[in-house]
Amino acid sequence: MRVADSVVQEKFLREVGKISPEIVLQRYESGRFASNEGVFKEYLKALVATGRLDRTSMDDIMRNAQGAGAGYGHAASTAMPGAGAGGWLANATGSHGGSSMAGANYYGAMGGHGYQMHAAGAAPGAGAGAGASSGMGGMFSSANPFLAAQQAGQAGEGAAPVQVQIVEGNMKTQFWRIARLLALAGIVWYAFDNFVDGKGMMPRGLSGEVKAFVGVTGKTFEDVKGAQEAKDELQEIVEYLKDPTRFTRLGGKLPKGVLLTGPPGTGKTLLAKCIAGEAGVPFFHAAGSDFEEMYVGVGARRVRDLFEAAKKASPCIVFIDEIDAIGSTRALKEQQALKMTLNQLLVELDGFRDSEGVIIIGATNFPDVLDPALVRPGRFDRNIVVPLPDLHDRTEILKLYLEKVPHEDNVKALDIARGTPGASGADLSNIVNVAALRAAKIGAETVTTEDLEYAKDKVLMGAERRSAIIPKEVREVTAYHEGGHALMALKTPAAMPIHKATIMPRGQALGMVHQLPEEQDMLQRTKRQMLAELDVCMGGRAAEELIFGPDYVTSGASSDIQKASQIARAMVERYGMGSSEVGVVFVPTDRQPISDETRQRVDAEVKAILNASYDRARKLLGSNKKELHRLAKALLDHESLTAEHIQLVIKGKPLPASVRRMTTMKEDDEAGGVGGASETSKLAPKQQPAPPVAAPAGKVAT
Ligand SMILES: Nc1ncnc2c1ncn2[C@@H]1O[C@H](COP(=O)(O)OP(=O)(O)OP(=O)(O)O)[C@@H](O)[C@H]1O
Ligand SMILES: [Zn+2]
Repeated sequence: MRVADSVVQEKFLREVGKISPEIVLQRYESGRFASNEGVFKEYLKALVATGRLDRTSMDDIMRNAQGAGAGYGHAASTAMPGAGAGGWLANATGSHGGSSMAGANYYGAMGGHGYQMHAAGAAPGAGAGAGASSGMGGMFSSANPFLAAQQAGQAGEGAAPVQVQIVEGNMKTQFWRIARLLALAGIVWYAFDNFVDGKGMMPRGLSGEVKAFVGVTGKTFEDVKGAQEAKDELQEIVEYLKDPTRFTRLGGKLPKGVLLTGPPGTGKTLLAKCIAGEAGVPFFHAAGSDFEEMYVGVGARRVRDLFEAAKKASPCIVFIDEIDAIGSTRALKEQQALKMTLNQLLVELDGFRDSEGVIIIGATNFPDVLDPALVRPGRFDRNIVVPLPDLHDRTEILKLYLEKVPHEDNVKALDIARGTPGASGADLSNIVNVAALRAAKIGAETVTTEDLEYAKDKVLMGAERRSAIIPKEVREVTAYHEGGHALMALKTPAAMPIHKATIMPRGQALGMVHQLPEEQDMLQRTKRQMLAELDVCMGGRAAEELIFGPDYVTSGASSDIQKASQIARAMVERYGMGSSEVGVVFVPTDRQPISDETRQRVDAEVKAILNASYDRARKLLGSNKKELHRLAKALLDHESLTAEHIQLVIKGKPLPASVRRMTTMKEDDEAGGVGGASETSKLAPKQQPAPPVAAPAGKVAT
């Protein structure tokens, strides 16, 4: 789930942290949720609680604190060894440590491209971070179901939804009093319990209505692009809801509860709404954290209320987002109140008859942590995975949102999609949003490809740090570093084609080289491709060493090195691509004991692969030193170079006079300082933009 509101997020994390600090770490380090000081504190607490504080470098913690483009960055950087092809190599400072691992499952399978970025040793400026986190957390928060629904309502899609509080009857009032008493007892008990645990106590209001969002959603499967398998599976439920008794009479058998699982922003909530919309039934929306109450009995009561209301409205859908908040094994072990809540949910689930017409849909990003009782047959026994969109689906999603804004005819959704592997539906809709805003801001009437490119980088990488002052020497090293990556990518046959290179600082990165897969997301990679990837990784450091000497290499290569190590390790441990010494084996990593001897052999093998790759990079760059100089100089002059321009540059040919920097259209508030602010002022509608810009050298640091 994505919570736009950082206060809500903070509250949620605080509660989760008491029972499952791992989840706090995962969520926080995914970088995808709103953040504030309180949230950061919860993160620190979770680090302490899990004992990870000792194993996490201060750099990482501080970087996380800034929320810099890390979410996307890291997840994808671990995609490499995981399975897929690419991702953004977010070379922020230091190592990504354990944090990367959290996202790896989801992102790992995505094929894609790579961004190689080169980052500062001690990345300055928290400003960039803030931009980044708002970009992902949901500046435009299409992910917030309430907001999304409201927007839909405004747009006239279906009846405007209402937010109701379930009102209690007389009998209930009686009961409520008892509940309060019980709750009071609960406070005392908890105060004591928490005191003993030394965890501190979080007082909370006692008002116990569950805020269920109820409404007719008016959404149909047409509103969800991709996720075809999920839609196919859910179709059956639509049939059922249209006429439950008929469905059961005809012998149809349905799951009572359906779990939608998958990374944040992939459209789980949207899908649930679509089922309701397709079947024309009411939609009850609650979040797991709504039930998560420390006071005994309150959460359980909310569950009961919710289901009572649902039964009255049947046929209908009850959607419980982030169900892990009440259903995780660990949570249950440690929190008695939660257990009651979950038990109540189980009772409700068990209590339904097939013909009753209530379908319960739970959504979670962490299916693995759910209590087995919850996923037993007859309960949430159907698991439907909603994956990140592949190239085709990303294209469709972009088209869907592009249709809603006026755009140039030559805008190609496919091209944007190719540059966004690993992006969720929510990210993509956000990209279109940001692009539209940008176009509006400069007074253009249509959205251009350039707007979208800009938005893509902004949403996925964090805001440009145009105002950051990057010292000349740093820019220079960065130019050679990125030049090294780029040259390696060009000269290594199996490497992914290069898309662009830039030394425009963005997020924590001082620069990056962006590669694209040729045709589609790669589903598998050959050893040759992996070696090529290693070599491209090594290109950054190798270039630094070659030009500035071994004593002047920088910390900016840290995450290149980390990524390379991960690839090499995966090759040896998982893909059987090491030498015959280790052989074709799968080396278990998860706490299973392996012999010291095997360990040593694996380590030696990994090292050998890395050293060989570094040597290749050094050699190749050494014999192309002239090209490297040209490339670095051009980067210093123009900041960003397209693949085409890079080709010209390394051949020593002049760039077209009209070369403009891809990512650097001036914006009023970002323009800052020195001359040349007269660049593209206004886009002529219906015409591919941009008056030529002569980008004078070294004008970045304003
Ligand atoms: N497949 C898709 N097609 C069209 N739009 C999508 C798709 N996936 C996501 N979106 C857009 O992203 C928004 C957020 O998606 P949604 O809230 O449904 O994701 P979610 O999987 O429930 O996320 P979370 O796990 O964070 O709750 C949607 O409202 C929609 O605008
Ligand atoms: Zn690098």
